Formats: sequence, structure tokens, C-alpha cells
Amino acid sequence: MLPTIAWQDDAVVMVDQRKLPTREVYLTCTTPTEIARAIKTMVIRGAPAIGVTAAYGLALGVRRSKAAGTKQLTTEFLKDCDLLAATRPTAVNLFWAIDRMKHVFSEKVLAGASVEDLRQVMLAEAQAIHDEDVASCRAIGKFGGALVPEKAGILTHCNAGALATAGYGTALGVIRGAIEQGRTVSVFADETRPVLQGARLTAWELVRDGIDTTVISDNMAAVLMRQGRINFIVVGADRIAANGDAANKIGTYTVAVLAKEHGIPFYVAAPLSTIDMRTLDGDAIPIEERNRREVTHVGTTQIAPDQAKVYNPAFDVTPHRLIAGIITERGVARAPYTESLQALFDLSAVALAETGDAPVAAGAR
Ligand SMILES: CSC[C@H]1O[C@H](OP(=O)(O)O)[C@H](O)[C@@H]1O
Repeated sequence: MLPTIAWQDDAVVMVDQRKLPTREVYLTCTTPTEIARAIKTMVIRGAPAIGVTAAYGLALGVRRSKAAGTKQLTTEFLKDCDLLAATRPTAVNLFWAIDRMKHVFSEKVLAGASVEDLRQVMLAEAQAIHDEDVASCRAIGKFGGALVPEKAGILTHCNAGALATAGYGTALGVIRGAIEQGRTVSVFADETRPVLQGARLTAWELVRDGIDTTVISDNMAAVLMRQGRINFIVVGADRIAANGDAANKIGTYTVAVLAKEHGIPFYVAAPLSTIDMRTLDGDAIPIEERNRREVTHVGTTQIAPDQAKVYNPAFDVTPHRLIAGIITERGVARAPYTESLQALFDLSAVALAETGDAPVAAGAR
């Protein structure tokens, strides 16, 4: 398999995740419009992957532009930013990546960069975002893997793996990190209705890695918990609010409530680019509602009558009180989250460099 997303010959190549697990088909995007369509139609999905893809989309636009000067290029660039920002509302990585590309673009223009300079700089920044995300996932795997019991039955929901990131994964990064640290791991993957990212994508990733994986329908998790077959739960996130409330795939809140009932630790794994300190709590996180057909059809098979109403929120919010810890590339944040999450951002480059491994943040164990 090629990586989830790659820059190749001034184009962006990505696996069409709608076709997995049965077909490994690659899509090549050459314009910001094609990138926006790929994000909106979930050819590529997953918060970090969406951010990386949007960054490449902006680089594509700058490199394809016929603008004679930076004034025209700026107009085109800002239009591309708006186009990509309108694709999906919940994953904050999308807006984080666009803001970061905008910041670099404007700094360079103010410094007198030429159109050609900007063509190079914007691609370099997108590639930096890509590389940083893979490094973050590996660090998340290291910190998270250390939390996993020696003999672990791990439940995960949706797909927060290599397919949802630039590689290695967040929640699946914790699973990979645990195995690399010598844990014995069996994974239970919620199928995750209605788009089935768990059955189609998580199971596909894990079995390719030779990891013991059992696919379950979403309504089976409780009985496995009651049977004592699950002792660790880890999921990804699309946006984490300043107080630690976490938006993730619909059904995650259900898993968190069940985990509380059964005394099983429930962790969220996410890079700092998923933490939005400007969103104070989960009630302020915009929740995407998607097309009714995702619920009424499985593939081409209709499973609900046309006359029925459909409610299809793509995400729900898990209150911070249900979260044992938030595993990031700079350590594991514990309640009270506003303080411990801010401490992760405040960790200085010096502190990070001195320890090699990012120290665990204040307020975190
Ligand atoms: C590593 S974040 C992945 C996150 O994104 C998924 O949503 P979608 O497939 O709709 O993009 C899901 O919430 C995952 O946990």
C-alpha cells in the first residue's frame, strides 16, 4: 500500500477510502477543487489526514497559479482557503492547517517573496505538516503504549489509524506502540455505523499488520465489557475543547458511558493540532450532519424506507469527566484538562529538546 497521502509530480495521490477494504484504488488530485471534493466525499477522512490534505491542496493552488504577481496570487490563495474550509466543519485540524499555511503565506508576501518563492515555500510547509503528523503519531504511540496493560483487550471505535492521519495513526498508533513495547494485544473494532470506518478501515489496517482483530457491530461492545474481555479503550478525536470535551465519530459517547459503567479506562489519542483551546467546551463544537443515504443504504442496498426521516450526525461529544486521559505527542494530559492541555502547549522547545522525549505535562501523570 502506498502511504495514505503523498505528493507526487505536482499532484496529490491518495487511496480512495470509500473503496476499502475490497479495492485499493488511488485518486490523483491536481487542483484545490479536486482536493476539496475528496475531503467532502470522504475519499480521504480523519482529522489529521484532512488537515494534511488541505495543506497540500493550498500548495497545489499556488503552484498551478498563472498569477503574474503576488497580489493576484493572494486573491487566488484566499479563495482556495475558503473553498477548503467549507468542506467539513468538525475536524479542527482542517482549520489549523489552513491557518498555518495562511500565516506562512502572508509572512512571506510581507517579506517580499516572489510568486516562484511562494511556490516552493508553500509546498515545503505542507510537507512539514505531513512529516510532523507522522512524528506526532509515533510519539502518541510511545506515550499511549506505556498505558496499555501487559495483556490487553482493546476496544476502538471508527478509524483513527494510518488512514486517518499522515501515517501510523493516533488510537491505532497507541495499539501499535503497545505492541512495539511488548504488550500482548487483541483488538475489538466497532464496525462504526453508518460509514463503517471500523469494519472497513481499522480492521483492514490491523490485519495487514498481523494484529489480532475482531470486528463487532456497535451494539456488541457492552456485552464484551461485561464479559471482562476489554480492559482498555482508545479512540481518536476530531476536535478537543479546552475543557477536555472531545468530539469524535458518532457512537464514541456511547462507548465512553459503557466504559464508565464497567470501570474500563477510556482514552482519547490526538495530536495538539486536534486540540482547540479557543473552543471552551464541547457544546461549542460544530457537529457535521451528513446525507441521509449514509443511514438508509449499505452500499446499494436500501435498509430504510424513503418516507422515514433520518438523523445522521457524523460526530458526538464525550464529556471530559468520562475521559481517563488525552494522549498527545507531548505527553498524557489528565483532568483538570484546561490546565493540563494548556501545559502541553506551554512546554518549551528547550524542555522538549532537553528531555528528548517530551516530558509529561504538569497536571498529567
Ligand atoms: C485520527 S482522527 C480520526 C477521526 O476522524 C473520523 O471521522 P471521519 O471518518 O468522519 O473523518 C473519526 O471521528 C475518527 O476518530
